[in-house]
This record gives sequence, C-alpha cells and structure tokens, in this order.
Amino acid sequence: MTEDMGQHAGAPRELGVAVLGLGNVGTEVVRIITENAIDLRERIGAPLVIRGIAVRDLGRDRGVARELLTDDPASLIRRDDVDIVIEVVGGIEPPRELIRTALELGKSVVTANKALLAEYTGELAAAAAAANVDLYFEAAVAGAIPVVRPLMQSLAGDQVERVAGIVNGTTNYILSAMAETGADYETALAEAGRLGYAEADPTADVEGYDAAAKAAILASIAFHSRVTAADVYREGISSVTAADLASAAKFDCTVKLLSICERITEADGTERISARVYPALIPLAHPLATVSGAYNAVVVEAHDAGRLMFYGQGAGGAPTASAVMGDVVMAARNKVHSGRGPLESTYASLAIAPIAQVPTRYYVAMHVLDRPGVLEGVAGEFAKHHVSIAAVRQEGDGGRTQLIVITHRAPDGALAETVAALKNMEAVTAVTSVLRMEGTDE
Ligand SMILES: NC(=O)C1=CN([C@@H]2O[C@H](COP(=O)(O)OP(=O)(O)OC[C@H]3O[C@@H](n4cnc5c(N)ncnc54)[C@H](O)[C@@H]3O)[C@@H](O)[C@H]2O)C=CC1
Ligand SMILES: N[C@@H](CC=O)C(=O)O
Ligand code: NA
Repeated sequence: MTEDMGQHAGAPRELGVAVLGLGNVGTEVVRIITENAIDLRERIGAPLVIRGIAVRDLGRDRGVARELLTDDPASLIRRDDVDIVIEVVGGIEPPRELIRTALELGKSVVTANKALLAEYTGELAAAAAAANVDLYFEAAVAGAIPVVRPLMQSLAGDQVERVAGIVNGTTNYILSAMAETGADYETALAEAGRLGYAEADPTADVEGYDAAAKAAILASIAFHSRVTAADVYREGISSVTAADLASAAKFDCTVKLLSICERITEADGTERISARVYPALIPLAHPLATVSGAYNAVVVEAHDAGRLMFYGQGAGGAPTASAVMGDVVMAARNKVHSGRGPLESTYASLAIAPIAQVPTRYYVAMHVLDRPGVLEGVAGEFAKHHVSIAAVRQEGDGGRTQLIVITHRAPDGALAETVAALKNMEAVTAVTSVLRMEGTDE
C-alpha cells in the first residue's frame, strides 16, 4: 500500500466488485470499469477489480471474458474478495434477497433498482446501518442526473418544500414524439424499448409505476419520512391521446408525466406529504415543457436555497451507468478510508395527504349535444361543486360538439365529483379526457 494513495491502514489492496445483471446498464458499468480502470484507481486509492458478473443465460456471447460470468449470483456475492455489489438486474426478487445478504455480509451495495427501493428501503437501509456499510442508489431516480445525493447531502441543512418534475424517460420520449413528430403511441413505445429506456415490462413506465417508485424515493429523502410506492397517487399515460396533445397545444400547453412531491401545511399547522404522478398540461413557456425525449428534469424548492433545477439524461445504459459508477467510487473510497455515507433519515415521519384534499387544476374534454343551454348546464355542475372555471373552448368535432373546460385550482376530490356529475348529464354524451394542469399560479 503506497502512502501517496492516501489509504487507511489496513485498507484493502484491491476492491473486488460483483456485477449482478448484464443488460442495458450492467454492460455499460462493466465497460466503464474496464476502460477507466487507471483513473478509477487514482480516484479511489485502490484498483477496482471485477470478480464476477452474474447473468441469467450463460450461453449467450456477451463480449466479456467468459471466466467472469456466472449464473449463481448468491455464491458470487458471498466471495471473500467481493467488497462492493452492483445490482442492475431489476425487479423485487432475487435482488431483495441478494442485496440484503450482501449488506449483512459487510459488502457495500450500489443499485439502480427503484422498484425495490420504493418498497424495501427501510429493510435494506437497516441492514446497511447494522453492518456499517453503504447502500447507494443515485441511478434509481432520474438516471444520470445527480438528484439523490444533492437532496440527501447538499440540502441536508435546508427545508425542502417541493420536488417535482419529469422522472421517467420512456413516457417523456413517447409524449415528446407524439407531440413533436406526430408519432403514434405504439411506435414510440417500441422505440423507447429499443433504445434501452423502457423497463423489462414497460407497463411500469406507461402506467406510472416507475415514476411513482421514484416519487416515493424522492419524497422519503426530501421530507425525512418513509414513503413507499403505495403512498403515491398514480396515473399513467396510456389514456393520453393525440387529440389531447393537439388540444393542449391550442391552450399553449403540452402534456408531460409529472411526479410531484410536496410538503403541505394544513389550516391547523399539521404538515403532510403529497406524492403524486399523473399526466398534466403545462404551459409551453414552463421550463419542464422543453424537456424532450428521454431527458428528465427535477425542480427542487427549498426554504433557504430557493428553486434549483436538475436536468439531464434520465434513462439509457451509459447515462445510468455514470450514476452507478459515481456511487461505486463513493462506496469504494469509504472502504479505503473506513468511512460511510449518510444513513437513512426518517425522523420527521410525516403522514401522506389523501389525493382528494390536494389542490389542483383540471382539464376536462367532453362531447355534448348541440342544443341551447348545454354550456350553462355544464357550468352549473362546476359551480355546484365550488369549482371555478378558468377557460372554455367549444368546437365542432366531426359532427359532434366538443367542449373543453379548464378550471381554477380546487381540491382534487371536488374536481373528481364534478367529472362524475358531468358523466351523468344527459347533454354530455361522453367525457373523453380528464387531465390535470400544473405549472401555473391560478
Ligand atoms: N435502462 C435504464 O435506462 C435504467 C434502468 N434502471 C434500472 O436498472 C436496472 C437494470 O435495468 P436494465 O439494464 O435496463 O435492464 P435489462 O433488462 O436490460 O438488464 C437486466 C439484466 O439482468 C438479467 N437478469 C435477470 N435475472 C437475473 C438473475 N437472476 N441473475 C442474473 N442476471 C439476471 C437479465 O437477463 C438482463 O440481462 C433495473 O432495476 C432498472 O429499473 C435505472 C435507471 C435507468
Ligand atoms: N424505464 C426508466 C429507466 C430509468 O429509470 C425510464 O424510462 O425512466
Ligand atoms: Na440520478
């Protein structure tokens, strides 16, 4: 051990790494460790050496040394010469069991697995704390964008009020393609899969489960509370149509799948968390409207820091591997210097606000009968539920009359009841679209 590497006495001569999963992200992680070996050694203070790579199918040629491959991840993580485990398999099992075991055995773990973390961070963080090792997951939220570490460390002295943005690359790619080039939904989704953005089961992307998992992780860190995926209100983009995008454009808006985590202070001073994911209209002038393709952006509002914006590639093998490798270097340095990163912080234990109480704005599109008094009747239903109307557009749509109403802010529950009442009106033949509207002060 040379002194100029600044190593702690008794620090490992080499740091052994086990890579679990060799898909979009794992392949890029292995490439970076291999190509950047010399720089990584200098940055860490000891060489990083891949001990093994766990794959599901040993038969496939993967362009890496065959002797590194194994289909037995449970044995790989138990090897005495493995110090850090990188989990880029995805899904709940076997990653949950593998990560917990690795932590219990004193290995630090780096994972990109938001689905797992959104359910089991508590269990895994406890195992890491007990064994005095690191559990890092920057890649799990917004791919390459540093957002987990800024929230957990840089903003640890501030009070975060809101974390909101676009955190799913696949849906943003689809919505951008539909809005910008007129691509159809299915083609854009297939392309997002081909480019390595989509989850193994893209239902997780398009139905908002992936964004909800990320919202749970962000809200937990931002508000020092334990928030799981089940706490996050979720709607996906599968019902957003080309007509919605065209109609949004007429209001100088576009549609984005947003993840919103807010600290809500109620009239009696009680603080709660609202965590929600849904497609929403945002004005074209809003900074999030220009976030296109697989790019993500997260806007953080903190009491003293004010507004911060984080932007970059939210999906894709290499960008995600960059975030993984940042964590690997941090975990490796901690091994060299006998340090450890921050522990999970859930002391505030804020409760979750039900979606019905959360103030928001609605965009409602409906087909109505073309006869006098219909507009008054529709407006009357909004008024009955104390929902004020901000804009109305009426237009012919292939022989039918289409009415679009945009509301002012009102509790989500009142808006949902208004829509239910509209559906029961004889003059309303169909409510064709209900979206929220964000990014405005009204
Ligand atoms: N692709 C992306 O843009 C991003 C992915 N992530 C996360 O990173 C993780 C990996 O994602 P991808 O690389 O895109 O997925 P992928 O599906 O391309 O790769 C996963 C690999 O793990 C392998 N695998 C499955 N079960 C295994 C087992 N029991 N043992 C060993 N290998 C096994 C699969 O055969 C596959 O090659 C997931 O948790 C994903 O949510 C996070 C951020 C961005
Ligand atoms: N499927 C995810 C991958 C990154 O987290 C996405 O599209 O954002
Ligand atoms: Na990130």
